[in-house]
Amino acid sequence: MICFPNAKINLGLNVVSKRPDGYHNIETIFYPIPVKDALEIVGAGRFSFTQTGIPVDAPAEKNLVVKALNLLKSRHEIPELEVHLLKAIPFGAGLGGGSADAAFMLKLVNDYCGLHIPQDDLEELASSIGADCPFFIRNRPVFASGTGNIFEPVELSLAGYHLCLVKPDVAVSTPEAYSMVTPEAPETSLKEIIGKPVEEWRELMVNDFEKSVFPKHPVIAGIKDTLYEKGAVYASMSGSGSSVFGLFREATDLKALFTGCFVWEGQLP
Ligand SMILES: C[C@](O)(CO)[C@H](O)COP(=O)(O)OP(=O)(O)OC[C@H]1O[C@@H](n2ccc(N)nc2=O)[C@H](O)[C@@H]1O
Ligand SMILES: Nc1ncnc2c1ncn2[C@@H]1O[C@H](COP(=O)(O)OP(=O)(O)OP(=O)(O)O)[C@@H](O)[C@H]1O
Repeated sequence: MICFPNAKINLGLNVVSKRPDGYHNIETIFYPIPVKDALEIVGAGRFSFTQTGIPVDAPAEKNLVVKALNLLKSRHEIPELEVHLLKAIPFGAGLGGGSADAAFMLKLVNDYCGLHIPQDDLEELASSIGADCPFFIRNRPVFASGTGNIFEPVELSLAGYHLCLVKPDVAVSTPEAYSMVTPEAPETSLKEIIGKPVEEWRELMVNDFEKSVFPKHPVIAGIKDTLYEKGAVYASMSGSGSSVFGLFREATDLKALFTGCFVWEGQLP
């Protein structure tokens, strides 16, 4: 069985408060995008994990795909599987790629083994793997609060917009990015802002991580400026970075401007 874990972007991100457990309460819109890995499982005599594409800098047992499988194995009878991950979503990017792989693994094994674990329980399992992970169980646009694990569906479609996604050769550490932000409740809720035309988002919608990440990594700020110069209706860093996305009305061909970067351009479904 095969599936194609996709990335997400954050449309706005407010770091609202610090929690006693060290994590932060946030408010963000998670929006799925069609930048995808491929994840395959095959019934086998014994377990194996192989990985191709962008090399993941973690040993097999630390790969989030294997973590997700082991989590299910600790609760259910799971036959031995050969697992293969083809990595195409850059990591350290704010795109949630590793979390997507883990969430899709939970769903894939749930289906393959007929475990019938309901969505709420899958989300709960996913939240023990990573803050971004539960979103990918439902994988539809949501307003997220809490640590990013409390969801309200939003009526939002960016279908037809052209996305230009750029990840420079810089990785931003998520814990470090959180430690550099001064939490503050937003003046206007993101739920209200995304109800307004996309043309107005530039003036209204912020990613709180940009304030501290941009001075440290000017190259990321420069990518956002370039996307606006080239006509983006809205541009922002995603999550804690380092990727930046632009939404355009017309198809883009901007690869040549971003040498040395991962660039993905395409229309949103
Ligand atoms: C920045 C976002 O990508 C926005 O969607 C997420 O909040 C980060 O999600 P993630 O990478 O899945 O994060 P995790 O792997 O669970 O956590 C990494 C580290 O980020 C910090 N962290 C994460 C999420 C959160 N709401 N508050 C935090 O303070 C914690 O220091 C944690 O140890
Ligand atoms: N399947 C996987 N895909 C990507 N990274 C993985 C995976 N499994 C484990 N990792 C580890 O997680 C690290 C990337 O996590 P990180 O949270 O920075 O990236 P991300 O998946 O892009 O998510 P984020 O949106 O939080 O940036 C990698 O450096 C790697 O060591």
